[in-house]
Amino acid sequence: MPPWWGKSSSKEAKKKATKESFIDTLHRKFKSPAEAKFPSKSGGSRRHNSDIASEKGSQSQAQSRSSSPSKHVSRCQSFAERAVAQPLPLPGLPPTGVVRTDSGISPSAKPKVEKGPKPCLFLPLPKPACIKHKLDPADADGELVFASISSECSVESNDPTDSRQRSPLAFDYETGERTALGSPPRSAVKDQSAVGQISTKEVTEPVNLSPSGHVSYRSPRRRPLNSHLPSIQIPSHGALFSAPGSSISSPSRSPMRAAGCEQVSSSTLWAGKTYQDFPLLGSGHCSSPGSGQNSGHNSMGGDMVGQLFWQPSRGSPEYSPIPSPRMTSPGPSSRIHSGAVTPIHPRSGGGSSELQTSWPDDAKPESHPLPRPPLTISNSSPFSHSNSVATSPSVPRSPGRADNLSSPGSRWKKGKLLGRGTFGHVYVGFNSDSGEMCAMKEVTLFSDDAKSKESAKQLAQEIALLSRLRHPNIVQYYGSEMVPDKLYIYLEYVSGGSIYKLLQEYGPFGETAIRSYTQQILSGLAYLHAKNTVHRDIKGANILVDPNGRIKLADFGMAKHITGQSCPLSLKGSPYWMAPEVIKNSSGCNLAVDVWSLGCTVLEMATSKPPWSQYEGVAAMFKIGNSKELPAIPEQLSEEGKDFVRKCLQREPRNRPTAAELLEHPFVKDAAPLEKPNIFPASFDLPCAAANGIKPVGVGSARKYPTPESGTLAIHSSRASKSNFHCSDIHIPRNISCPVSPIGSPLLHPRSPQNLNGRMSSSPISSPLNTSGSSTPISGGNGAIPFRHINQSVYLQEARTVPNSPYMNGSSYWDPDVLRGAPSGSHAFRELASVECDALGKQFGRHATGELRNGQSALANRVSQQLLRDHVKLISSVDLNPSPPLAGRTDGA
Ligand SMILES: Nc1ncnc2c1ncn2[C@@H]1O[C@H](COP(=O)(O)OP(=O)(O)OP(=O)(O)O)[C@@H](O)[C@H]1O
Repeated sequence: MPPWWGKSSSKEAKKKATKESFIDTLHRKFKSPAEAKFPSKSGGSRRHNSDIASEKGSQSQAQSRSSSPSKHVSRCQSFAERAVAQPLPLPGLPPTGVVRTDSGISPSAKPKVEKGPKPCLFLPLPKPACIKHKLDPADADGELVFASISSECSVESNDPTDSRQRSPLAFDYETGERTALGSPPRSAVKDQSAVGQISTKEVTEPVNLSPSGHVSYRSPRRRPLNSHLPSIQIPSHGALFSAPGSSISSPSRSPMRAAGCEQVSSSTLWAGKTYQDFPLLGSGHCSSPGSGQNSGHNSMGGDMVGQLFWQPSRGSPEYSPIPSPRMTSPGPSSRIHSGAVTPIHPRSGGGSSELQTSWPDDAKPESHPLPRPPLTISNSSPFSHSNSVATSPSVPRSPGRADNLSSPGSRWKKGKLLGRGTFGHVYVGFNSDSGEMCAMKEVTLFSDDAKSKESAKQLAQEIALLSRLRHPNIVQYYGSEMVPDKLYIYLEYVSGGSIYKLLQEYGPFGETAIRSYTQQILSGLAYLHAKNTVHRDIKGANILVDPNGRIKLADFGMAKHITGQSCPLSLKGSPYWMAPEVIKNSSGCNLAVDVWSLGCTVLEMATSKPPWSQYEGVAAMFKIGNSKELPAIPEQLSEEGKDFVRKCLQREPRNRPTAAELLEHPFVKDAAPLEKPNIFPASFDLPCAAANGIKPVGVGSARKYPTPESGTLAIHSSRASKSNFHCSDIHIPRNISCPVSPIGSPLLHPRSPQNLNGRMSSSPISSPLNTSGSSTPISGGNGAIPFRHINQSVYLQEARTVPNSPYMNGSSYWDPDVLRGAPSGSHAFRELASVECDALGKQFGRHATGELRNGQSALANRVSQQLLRDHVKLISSVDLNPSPPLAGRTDGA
């Protein structure tokens, strides 16, 4: 155990005693009327308390760092001033790009780990031997234990220590782009040794070797639940209670998982009321204060106060008190949760075969299975056993299934761990047939637990919401599916990591990058707000960046559709990014809370820290909520930038400009595109580029698009105003390029290389890479196949259905009844398909606007027709008996 551990713990204990009364006071103060009225919802927050304390957010900068002996572990110094050491591969290091050390554990950083069974530790993709081993039921327990390696196991550069040694990328502070580097920075070598030592220490400390030979990081969570989670105290109200690390999402439980390195740690909530021992299971709490992997752990929903003081797991390297002994520092995971926690279930050690069927109807997440071979379609709901990929031998395509290896139809394999969230773990998914990747969020659910049901509702809400979002700056939802005790949510894979992580690794961004990122965030927000949907957790950790500098809003676990002028405020969000009205509960929750958070995020990008990071969580909240002060705006920011921030940080929400209006702000209006030139031939790029009126622009080479038509197609919000906002004013980022990653649900937008040329395949998912000969998105296919999506403008059409003001309601698209009554499975899909077809048809065909060129309209017609055909096929090929209605969208507030 690190020498500083005990000190930190005792420190926390002392603080706990002194703060409890204070917390109680706050608890009462902040308890929303709704929550007080419905104590049943109080179960705790969906998000884990880990939030505050931890995260990466450990802002507690100077003090925290000074008290931390591990000050070299930069990843844990969330908001601390840090040297901008650039990680570069050392000469002689193994070619990490070839060696699949995707566990994220840098060989040099974690030498002792290497002594374990290397195949399972460092190979993200399953190897027969490893899989076979993992399939051994006898290893079940060991596997669960095995799941507790920290986030440092993540390869995805979430671990700065890892990146220091292995990352071949460099981050351009000014442009926000990542580029491959050929030589290491001068500071890299120096950093490595220290980091390596610390990492080794941290990692090896709790290590045990399981009987199976797996390196196990025995987390307290894996001990008998009742004895190791004594008197867990959770807020008396709020949504679900987030639990620390998830045994359920232990990668080792997945047959296909070869090298899951997860951290399972226990955390204890303390504040507010004391609850009985409560078995917790979750994945989000394992978030490290310094880990960019866990974006949401700092967030909170429900009773945030109880989560402002969170004790990190001892067994978790990620929860090292290094970043902030006070454990109240903000960070990407410092969110007050609303629910989503999958409580540890007595049966956590094994899946329940009855799970899906025993779910309450209103708790079934809407599932959007990925394409499957035609013969595997059965007349059943995706939630039914008969259609379960895990139970149906004809559908051997469950992610993580060992038999995927033997089935051409099952090619989505779970790879390396990308990060952990409250709901579960996020892995890279790889399709062996198509060569595609996606992000797989794995969530373990249990059917007979009230909190699990609540979690399921939350997930259903998130899925329902995500499945209806389609925007270049919003992470795309592909689909979801259930296996006996797990829900897999497939998302667009954004390999660059979060803004938070980039800040941790590379320091503050230059203004060019900030402008570009801000513009793109605004674009996503404008789209979202046009749908009367508020994200409620905008912050660096929830904003992903692809290698080209494309921004993707992510983590919609707290998003909410506003059905009225405003919705009841609930204390959700991340304290340091939280708008005053949320803290004060002074006015209805509206879209403006995201604008406030955006202002905080701009400051975060400029300084690596959110505003008020010098204060601990509660103090910061008081500062935000009760003072008249504005956070310091860094001098280095241009006057335009400062003005932008000031506009966002208007304490009176009504004084804040809308996202659409802000797109016209000089700070972002002429933001330079960051994307690299499109390497594809012009013919490849034509459909997409034409659709957007965009030609590839070199990185930082131009601030204006060179094509005359770009101006006509880049729709701005110049006419937008609160009183006269029109959805067509939604800004299309001018730096849009055809994403390489697939868009939308593959069910709806199967991708084919043919589509790259603007021609729709007779089989939307047909592809040279497709070996299954599938013909329809749902009736066949191996999964998502890349295609250059033509629907980058679809969101415009969708937006037309929304009211004239982003602060108004009435979007038929978002009719709550649609969601509430949306049956899961095929019906839901049909509905979605219908919406898509309609949108596309209107967008490109029937209501093609002058903004689209004739060729594009023709293409659009083909696309629309194809989708309509697919829609018909779908209806005829899938279960026409609607399953029980999808869970009504929970209020979430
Ligand atoms: N589409 C994606 N591409 C790449 N990485 C991702 C993607 N989605 C999530 N991640 C990674 O996984 C981590 C956890 O994901 P996410 O935050 O969505 O989970 P969650 O359960 O919603 O967590 P929380 O809501 O508590 O923040 C993120 O911090 C991020 O690093």
